[in-house]
Formats: sequence, structure tokens, C-alpha cells
Amino acid sequence: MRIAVFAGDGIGPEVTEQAVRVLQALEINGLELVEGDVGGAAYRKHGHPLPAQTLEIARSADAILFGAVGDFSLDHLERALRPEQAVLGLRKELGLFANLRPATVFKGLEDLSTLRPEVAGKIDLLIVRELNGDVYFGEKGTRTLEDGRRQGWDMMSYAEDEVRRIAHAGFKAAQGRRGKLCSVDKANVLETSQLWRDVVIEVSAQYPDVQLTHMYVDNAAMQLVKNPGAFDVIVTGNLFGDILSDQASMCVGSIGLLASASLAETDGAQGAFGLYEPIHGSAPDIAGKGLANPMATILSAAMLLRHSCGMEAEAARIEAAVAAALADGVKGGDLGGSAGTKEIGDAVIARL
Ligand SMILES: NC(=O)C1=CN([C@@H]2O[C@H](COP(=O)(O)OP(=O)(O)OC[C@H]3O[C@@H](n4cnc5c(N)ncnc54)[C@H](O)[C@@H]3O)[C@@H](O)[C@H]2O)C=CC1
Ligand SMILES: CC(C)CC(=O)C(=O)O
Ligand SMILES: [Mg+2]
Repeated sequence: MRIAVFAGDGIGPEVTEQAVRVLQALEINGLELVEGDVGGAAYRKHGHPLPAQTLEIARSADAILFGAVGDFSLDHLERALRPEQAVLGLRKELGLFANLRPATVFKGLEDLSTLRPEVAGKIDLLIVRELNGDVYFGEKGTRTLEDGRRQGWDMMSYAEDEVRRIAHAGFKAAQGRRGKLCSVDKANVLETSQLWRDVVIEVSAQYPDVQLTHMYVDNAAMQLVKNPGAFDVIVTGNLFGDILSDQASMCVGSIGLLASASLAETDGAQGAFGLYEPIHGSAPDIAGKGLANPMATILSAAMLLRHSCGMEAEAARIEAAVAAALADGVKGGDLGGSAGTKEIGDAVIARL
């Protein structure tokens, strides 16, 4: 297995280092790690956030472990050269349309959630976020109107085949869980969302064993705080999924805990190519200080072993070690504790 490791910017290298140490501690035979430059770091070195040689490494790998990209000091660059284009480009170029973002509360963290412990304790949900379309990839621009006002626009759109494939991913995920799928949209206002809803309903005919509901995104944001235990699988578009998953992270205690898998196929086949990354960004406010919680990246490495390597036992070992470290009170500043990035990595490795 050839794993590409793209650490990126800010806390990206710090958290990725710990996830790599965890992978190495498992002593898996034939696991080869190949590093590549992405984001602001790549722009500074090669003049592009996703250089051709990095894309080449990605294409030749069986899976990608990704840290984070983003560097506010490069915000003046034209959009195509900004660090974030590395992750957007990899998702698009590699056809990684299905982003799985599980949010489950760890035992002992119920009182660290922004929710009441009895509410937080019930959270066990999966956000299935579409990753190749929506307003992120539509035509965009800025212009000056005749009256001198500047205007910016970003085109939101989904084609029916794009909705169909993510709907299938959502239904299949629900079949493997509690059999409930909530499709989140804004069909009361957006044409894109009405098409989304129509297609999800059409696809639902093939999954009579899954209970399908629909919810507007504003209500979903509210229900995620009021009654998150009612959700099993949420399927939604790129923008809504981005926002709701950051929100879900605080419902289980911290953004430093949420892992993700981005897949090009979701038929449940093991050994599928994928990109695995924490849901957070480069966190410039704490970068370089050894304060970042690496658990989200370590848990992403577990998802990598599960989905791309078919190593369920090793994935479960990592998840159990993270859970044990948390149960033993190993907490970073994001969880009100004082453990540093390496200390958390050490604690997980000690419990593998
Ligand atoms: N996939 C990616 O590479 C992503 C990149 N970004 C980029 O990251 C940069 C920073 O964006 P922000 O909006 O500040 O979001 P962010 O997720 O980087 O940080 C938000 C807040 O959460 C904290 N935080 C994040 N991860 C943490 C961790 N592991 N441990 C402890 N605290 C953590 C940060 O310190 C900050 O206060 C931007 O350039 C943005 O575009 C943002 C999200 C995803
Ligand atoms: C560059 C952004 C679209 C990344 C992000 O916020 C995410 O995927 O959660
Ligand atoms: Mg995000």
C-alpha cells in the first residue's frame, strides 16, 4: 500500500506527524509513505498550491492522508493560486465526490459538548457531504456595475447525476447504520435544492428499507443542537455539509475530534481510493505552538485503513486507543485540558 502524505500548512504538519507516528507504530507490512507538497507551502516552493508532481504522487497512491491547507498571508493571491485550491483540486481531479464525516460523542466527553450531557450523549450521526459540485465549483467572479458598485457572484448548481450518486452513497450508508436518512436542502427557496430533493426521492424507490426524511438547512442547524440523537445519516450538498459538520463537531466536544473520508466510489468495496483528512483547517491562531489536537487526523488515518486498505481490525485499534486516551483524561486545550500535540500522539500510541 502506497500512502501519499500531504501535510500542508499551519497545524497541518503538526497533526499529520502524529497520525503518521500512529500508522508506523502499527508496523503494518508493506505500508509505504510518500510525502508531497500542498497548499501555501507548495506555492512558496513551486509557485502552485497543487503542483503537477504532487498530483502525480496522488494518482500513484492507494490513499492520501491530508493535513490542512490555508495561509491568511496569501489571501491577496488570485483564487487559483490560493492554498485552499490544493484540497479543492484534489477532490475534483480525483473524483472524490462523497465526503463521510462521522460525529459520535466519546465516552467521558459528554460534559465537554456545547450541549447538555444528556443531549450530547445521544449523538451518533454521519454527514454525507457532496464534494465535487455546488457553489464551490460554479462559475464565479466579480465585476463593476454601471452605477459603479462592485458585485461578486458564485453560481450554485447541481446536475441530476451528481445528486443521484451522492444520494446512493447516503442511502447505502444508512443501510449500514440505523436505516434513517435525512436529506438537507433549502428547497423552499433554491431551484438547485428542489432538483436535489426530486432526485433524492426518485432514488429512494431503490431503498425501501431506508426511512427518508427531508429538512431545510436552517431547521437542520437548529435540530443539530436541539435533538441531534434523532439524526442517523444526513446527506447534503457541499456548502451545507461544510457548515453543518463544523457545527456537529462542537456538539461532540471539539473540531479537533472530527475525521473524514473523501471517496470516489461508495459501493462498500474495501480497497477504494480515498483522501482522509480532519474536518478542520490550518488553524493559524495556534500553529507552531504544539497546541493542536491531532486526534481528528489520527482518526482519519483509521478511516484510511478501513476504507482504502480493508484493515478493519487496525482501524478499530486506533479508534479504541483514541477513546482510551480520552477516557484517561488526555485532553488538548480544545477540550479544556493541557496535553500538547506530541503528548496526545504519545498517549494514543501507548494505548494501541
Ligand atoms: N481542508 C482544509 O484544508 C481546510 C482549510 N481551511 C483553511 O484553514 C484556514 C483557517 O481557517 P479557520 O476558519 O480558522 O478554520 P480552522 O478549522 O482552521 O480553525 C477554526 C478554529 O478551530 C481551532 N482548531 C482547528 N483545528 C484544531 C485542532 N486540531 N486542535 C485545536 N483547535 C483547533 C482553531 O484554532 C480555530 O480557533 C483558512 O485558510 C481556511 O481556508 C479551513 C477548513 C478546511
Ligand atoms: C477549503 C474548504 C472548502 C475546506 C473546508 O472547509 C472543508 O472541506 O471543510
Ligand atoms: Mg469546512
